[in-house]
Amino acid sequence: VLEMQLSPFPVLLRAVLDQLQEKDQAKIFAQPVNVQEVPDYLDHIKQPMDFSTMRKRIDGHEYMSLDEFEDDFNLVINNCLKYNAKDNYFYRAGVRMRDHGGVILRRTRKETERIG
Ligand SMILES: CC(=O)c1c[nH]c2ccccc12
Repeated sequence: VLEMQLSPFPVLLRAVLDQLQEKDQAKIFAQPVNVQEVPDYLDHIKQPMDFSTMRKRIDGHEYMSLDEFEDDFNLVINNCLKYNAKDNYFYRAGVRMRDHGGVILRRTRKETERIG
């Protein structure tokens, strides 16, 4: 617990984000969806989110709790499941990331005090 108190919260969140990105070998969620390549994306998705944006928010100390971090993770997933058709490669990657992410985040909460 002392180790947790000494290391800043962002260190924990980067470790969680690294674990999530290990499950995204295809880098589907690594960067914002390119709206030049996908011109109708913003018609459907009002709050785009991706792992690089989440990393910037960690560095900017914008997450006050694990819940706030998880809210952005859920945005990444739910945007993907909303925009892509059910039989689509990206949709299925979203389902798998949702399931992997749930395990990672549950384990993290188990291992740490709810911070913030
Ligand atoms: C995460 C996601 O939905 C996408 C990630 N890359 C894409 C390319 C075209 C359409 C959607 C996507």
